[in-house]
Amino acid sequence: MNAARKKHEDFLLAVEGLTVSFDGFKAVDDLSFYLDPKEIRVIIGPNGAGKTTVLDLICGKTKSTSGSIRFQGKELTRLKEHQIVHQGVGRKFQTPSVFEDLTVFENLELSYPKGHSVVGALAFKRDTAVLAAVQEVAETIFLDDALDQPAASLSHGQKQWLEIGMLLIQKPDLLMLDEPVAGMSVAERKKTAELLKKITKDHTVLVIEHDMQFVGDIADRVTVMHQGKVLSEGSIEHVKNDPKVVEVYLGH
Ligand SMILES: Nc1ncnc2c1ncn2[C@@H]1O[C@H](COP(=O)(O)OP(=O)(O)OP(=O)(O)O)[C@@H](O)[C@H]1O
Repeated sequence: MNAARKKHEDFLLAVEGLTVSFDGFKAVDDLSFYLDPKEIRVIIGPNGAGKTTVLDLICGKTKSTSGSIRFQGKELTRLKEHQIVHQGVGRKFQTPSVFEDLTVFENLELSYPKGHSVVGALAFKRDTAVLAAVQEVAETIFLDDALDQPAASLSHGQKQWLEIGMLLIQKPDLLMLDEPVAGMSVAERKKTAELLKKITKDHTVLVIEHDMQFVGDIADRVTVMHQGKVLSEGSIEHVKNDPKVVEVYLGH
């Protein structure tokens, strides 16, 4: 990819010169990277590199000190968190936050975006649309046989999938996931890779991950962060063989 040759509108997300200072410490320091529509990008880097802070900045949880985040051509840095969600950015945090007492169906139904006029025939149409959306998402996240089970009865991995489903049902254009396979079994990791590959038909995915096997399985491109900056970027093979990356990882 040559960022210079493309216009901002060609990217789903263009992050440029992004910086945030916490009491003078730059957790993210003049960071630039670009996401193409429908790609899976993985951000890796040693502890404290600034990975989570980047996701916090994109979703509006943390406000930048300077720089820009353009999403589908629109500047996000001045928007509030809910406005950024409305633009089509979904974020999943590390710990699952599903409603344990509700069933899988109810968790998904609750997450379906609320319409404005829900009366009479419209309400009926909406019900059909919700049912179809819940069924479609449940199949994608391997939980179509578990729709009536309370979320509390699911395995840790299934809860993570359910939470991804609760984002998918809102149809975000960009889905951001922070260590989605942490605590998962090998089999669950494989299925999660399958799940992410399935959803990039309709979504762009930005993932933070430490498990290099998993990174190799899913990433179209990898961005390596170190001390708030981009250290290296490219295919998994490219970054693995980049002497700068090797030095940072061996040094830690
Ligand atoms: N709100 C904050 N106030 C002060 N310092 C912060 C804040 N958020 C993050 N930091 C600091 O910024 C640096 C980057 O943190 P961040 O969590 O983004 O790193 P990371 O790459 O996600 O690390 P890890 O892999 O350990 O999760 C760390 O030194 C952290 O202590």
